[in-house]
Amino acid sequence: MTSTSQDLTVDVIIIGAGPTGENVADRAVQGGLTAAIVERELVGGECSYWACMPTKALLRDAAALRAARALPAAGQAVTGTLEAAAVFARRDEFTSHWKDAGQVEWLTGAGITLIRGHGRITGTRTVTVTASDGTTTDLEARHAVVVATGSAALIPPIPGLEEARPWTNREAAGAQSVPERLAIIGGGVVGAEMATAYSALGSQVTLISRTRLLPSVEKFAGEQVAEALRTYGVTLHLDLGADEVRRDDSGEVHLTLSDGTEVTADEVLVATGRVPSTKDLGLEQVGLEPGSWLKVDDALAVIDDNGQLEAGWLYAAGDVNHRALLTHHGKYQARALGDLIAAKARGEEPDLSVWGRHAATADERATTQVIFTDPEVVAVGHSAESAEAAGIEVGVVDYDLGSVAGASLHADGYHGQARMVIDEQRKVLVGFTAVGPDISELLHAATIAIVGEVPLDRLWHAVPAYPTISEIWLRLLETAGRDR
Ligand SMILES: Cc1cc2nc3c(=O)[nH]c(=O)nc-3n(C[C@H](O)[C@H](O)[C@H](O)COP(=O)(O)OP(=O)(O)OC[C@H]3O[C@@H](n4cnc5c(N)ncnc54)[C@H](O)[C@@H]3O)c2cc1C
Ligand SMILES: NC(=O)c1ccc[n+]([C@@H]2O[C@H](COP(=O)([O-])OP(=O)(O)OC[C@H]3O[C@@H](n4cnc5c(N)ncnc54)[C@H](O)[C@@H]3O)[C@@H](O)[C@H]2O)c1
Repeated sequence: MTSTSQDLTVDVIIIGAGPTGENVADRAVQGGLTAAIVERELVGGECSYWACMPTKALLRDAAALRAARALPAAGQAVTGTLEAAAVFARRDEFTSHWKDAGQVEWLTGAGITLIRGHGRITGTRTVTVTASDGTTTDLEARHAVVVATGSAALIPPIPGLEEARPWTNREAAGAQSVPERLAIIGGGVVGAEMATAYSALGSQVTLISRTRLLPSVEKFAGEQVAEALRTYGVTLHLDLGADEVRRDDSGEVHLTLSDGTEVTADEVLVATGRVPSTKDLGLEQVGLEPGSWLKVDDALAVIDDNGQLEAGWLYAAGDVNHRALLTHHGKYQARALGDLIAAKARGEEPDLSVWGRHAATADERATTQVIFTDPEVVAVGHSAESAEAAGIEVGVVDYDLGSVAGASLHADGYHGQARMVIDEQRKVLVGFTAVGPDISELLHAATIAIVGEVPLDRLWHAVPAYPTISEIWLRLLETAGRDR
């Protein structure tokens, strides 16, 4: 194939048009710079087509049905089961049928140049993009190159697994039929959410995890989700690995677990974490190891063990820097970084102070997450364990969410728990975790309390309306005691 080459010089080159890359480009352009974004698949990235959006669409109908069934009269009015085809059809709308015309239109409207193809760093501030027809475009940046190439599913080296053609998040998010039996390896967020979705869609789900369920959040939250999954008929094998996987000629998948248990399924989903999309990115050109997560400093400039690389023209944001593998944190970093690059281009000193305009302080102090299981889990900032590990003088306050008036009105038999983690020296909240049905919107109040470093005695004046689930705040404060 002949390859032709074109040249383009812009202020900023962004490799990867996921949610992070799109936002870096947008902020840089809003700051008066020119930007080119490079994308080898679909503009919108993993989140739009194979992660956040389709998986939440798969979960939403089941959540609405469960909410209705938790009330006697509404429950009686709801008959029948979920029609998988209708759930998939709504999911397909949310992925725009895996077409990115809408997002490309947004990019164009925002004044960002899109170059389709695979981007590779070739030298200082230079990137070459190879399109699917072999055509190449050589790009040069006046100010910065941003790597926002995200991550992909990690396939652990379990004998037979790769040959068994496992599902990754892509097949789970994009499925057009429901496997009768689904085995899931991994009990993190993807595993727990997909066990929730597919069991509601009618699969017989078996989940295997080396750790407890949801090891990244407070233990009580994972335990309540595990208990609920069992009531939905999901079989959990926790603290166990899969030693071997085999797909036989009939298409059945057989898993041998480390305690000798045999599991048979029609599909096996691997949900054991992520690897950075940095393998074929030209990292060796700047002295970095291909395939590695990109370490960054406070300005999100790529660093190696000796410090910043070549005067800080290379930056990394989103999943690829491994700070917080979440869309909203990638976008948060992107806003800070786009503004920082524009400020530096104007000759201004970036504000990297704690909570400063160009600092991504929340990545360290207030990472937020909603896990869309049933019950849902919300978490921000520290768990009791991580606060202790960070050397904070920790106070832990727990309250039963089911005894809040708003929660008992919301659903019969409402079950849940909330925990606040207090810095006893500063008398402020440093962490909040809750588990319970329909609590995702509870998270932001906690986030504001943590980011605003609102003193506990001032929080008493934030009066939650009666009778809402938010009254959990009052109960937690009462349990903590006003003279604490
Ligand atoms: C199943 C699942 C569900 C999730 N649900 C949620 C959720 O509900 N909420 C949440 O906050 N997070 C969720 N996440 C995490 C979220 O998907 C990621 O944090 C987010 O997609 C990261 O965005 P990003 O822009 O950094 O990377 P990505 O979305 O991965 O985008 C990177 C882009 O770069 C492109 N690219 C890579 N290499 C190159 C190259 N060399 N040249 C050109 N282009 C390249 C890719 O094609 C891709 O489009 C979920 C993840 C999974 C797996
Ligand atoms: N709602 C959300 O915000 C959301 C939803 C999905 C994913 N995500 C993000 O995507 C990222 C990836 O999620 P994930 O669930 O793939 O990874 P994870 O790191 O959260 O969990 C991986 C799980 O797999 C287990 N595991 C690893 N190797 C194993 C093995 N060989 N055998 C058995 N178990 C094994 C681990 O013990 C852990 O429980 C996370 O960082 C998460 O934040 C977020």
